Amino acid sequence: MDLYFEMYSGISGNMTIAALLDLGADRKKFEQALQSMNFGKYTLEFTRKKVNGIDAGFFEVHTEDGQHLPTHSPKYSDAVHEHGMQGHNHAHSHIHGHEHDIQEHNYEHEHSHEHDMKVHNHEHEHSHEHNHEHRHLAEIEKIIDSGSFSDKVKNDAKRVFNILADAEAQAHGVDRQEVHFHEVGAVDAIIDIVGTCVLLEDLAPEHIYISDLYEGRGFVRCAHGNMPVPVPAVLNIVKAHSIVLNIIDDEGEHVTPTGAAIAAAFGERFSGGNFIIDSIGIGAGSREFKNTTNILRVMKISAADRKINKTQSGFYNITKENDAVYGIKDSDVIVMETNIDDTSGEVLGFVMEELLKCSLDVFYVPVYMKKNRPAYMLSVICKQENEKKVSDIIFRHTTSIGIRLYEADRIVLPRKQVKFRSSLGDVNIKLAVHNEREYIYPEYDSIKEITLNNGIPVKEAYRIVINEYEDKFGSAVK
Ligand SMILES: O=C([S-])c1cc(C(=O)S)c[n+]([C@@H]2O[C@H](COP(=O)(O)O)[C@@H](O)[C@H]2O)c1
Ligand code: NI
Repeated sequence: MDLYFEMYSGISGNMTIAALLDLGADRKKFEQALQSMNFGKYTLEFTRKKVNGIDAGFFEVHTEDGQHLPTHSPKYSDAVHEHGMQGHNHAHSHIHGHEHDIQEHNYEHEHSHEHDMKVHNHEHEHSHEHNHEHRHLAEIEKIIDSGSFSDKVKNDAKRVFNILADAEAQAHGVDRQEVHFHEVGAVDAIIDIVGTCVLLEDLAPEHIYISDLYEGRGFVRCAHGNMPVPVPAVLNIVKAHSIVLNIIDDEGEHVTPTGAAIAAAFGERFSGGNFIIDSIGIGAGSREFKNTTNILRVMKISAADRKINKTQSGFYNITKENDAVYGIKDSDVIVMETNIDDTSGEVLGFVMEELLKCSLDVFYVPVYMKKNRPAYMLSVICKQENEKKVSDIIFRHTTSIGIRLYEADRIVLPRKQVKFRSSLGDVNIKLAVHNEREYIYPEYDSIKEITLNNGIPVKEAYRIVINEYEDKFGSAVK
C-alpha cells in the first residue's frame, strides 16, 4: 500500500494530522506518543468540519488556557502573524504569551515580538530578563528523544525539524542551531511533526507519493512585516528538495513551512498514472480561500505498488529504480556472424532451430557475396558464455569456416510472460515496462489459435485481448 498526498490546496501540519486520522491512522498511538514527552501544556481538538460542503476531519491544538493555535499559527521566533487578509479571527498576537503563562507571565510583550532573527542573540539575552522561552533545534531534539516511541519515529521527526530549521536559518541568515522555535509554536510543531511521524508509522505505507505543491500568492503578516507568499521558509524547502511548485490564482498562504517540511521529508514525486484508491482521508485547514477549498486529501492507493511488488518478487527483475523507465543495460552479449553461400536452405533452417536453443536471437540476411553469389549472412546474438556452443553448431552443420564476433551492449526492457484468460480463450502475453507504463504484447501463437477457434480476424483478436487485459489490470506500472 502506498499513500498519495494531493496538495492542490496546500498543506500544513494540522491538515496532515487531520487527513491521516481521517484515513484511519491510530489516534491512540498519536496521543500516547505526545503524552510520553514532557514539552508543554495543551489540549487537542479532534472534530469535523464542512469545507465548501465537503466533510473533512479537523485537528487543532489548544494551549493551557483554552486558546487554540490555528493551523497557521506562528511557531518560530517572534512572528505576530495576524493573517488579517485571510479573514479569520484567531487572536494570533496574544497566543505568544500563553506558554509563558505556565512559566512566569501572561501579558503581551510587544518589545520581544519586534526583534529580528538576525539580532536574535542580542535580543534573546534581553528576553531572558523576561523569561521568554524559545526552543532551539537541540532542545527540540532532546524532547523528541525523551518520547516512548520507536527510533524510526524519532529519526523521522528530527529529519522534519531539521528541514524546517535549515529553511528558517537560510531565510534569516543564521545558523540552524540558532533558529529559535517560539515556545508556543514549538509545542504545536512538535505535536504536528511527531504526530505525523507516528501516524505514518502506523499506516506503514511502502511509498509516500506527493502531488505538485499548490500555493497562493500575496502577503501574510508576521512580526517581520508582510511576508510574501510563498513564505521564505516554504520557498527554501521547495528549492532544497526540488518539489514542483505551482502558484495558483488565490490570495493567501496555503502551504506552511511545517506542511512543506513534511512533504519534503517523506514525499516521492508522483508522476501520474492509474491507481486504485482503497480509502481517502480529508484534513481541513482553518482558512477560507476565495478560489480553493482548504483541504488536504491523502489517499491509500494500491496500483502504485504494482511495480514495487513486481520488483520485490523479481517479477520484472528490476534492480534499479530507473530500469523501469529506461530499460536495463545489458553488456555481456556478443554478436556472431558468418556469410554462407553453399549450405542448403533445409540445413540453414535446422541450424537456426539449434542455435535458438542457446542464443537470444538468430536471423538470416540475404546478401550478395563475391563472385556474384546470392547467399545469407547468419547473425546470432547470444550471451558471452554461449560463444562456444554457437560456434560449434555453426562449424558442425554449415560450410562456414570463419565467424566474426563483436561484443555488444543492449538496452532491454524489463519483461515477463503471463497467461491471461480472455473471453476468447487463454492467451500467452508478454508484458514489458517502459516509462512506468506496461506494454501488452499477446503472443502470436495464442492469437492465431483463438482467431481460428473464434472465426474472427487476427487484428480483432489482438484488439479484444489487449482491451480486456487493460480493463482488468490497467497499463500503469507506477
Ligand atoms: O516566525 C517566523 S520566523 C516565521 C517565519 C516564516 C518564514 O517563512 S521565514 C514563516 N512564518 C509563518 O508562521 C506560520 C506558522 O507556520 P507553521 O509551519 O509553523 O505552521 C506560517 O504562517 C508561516 O508562514 C513564521
Ligand atoms: Ni521565519
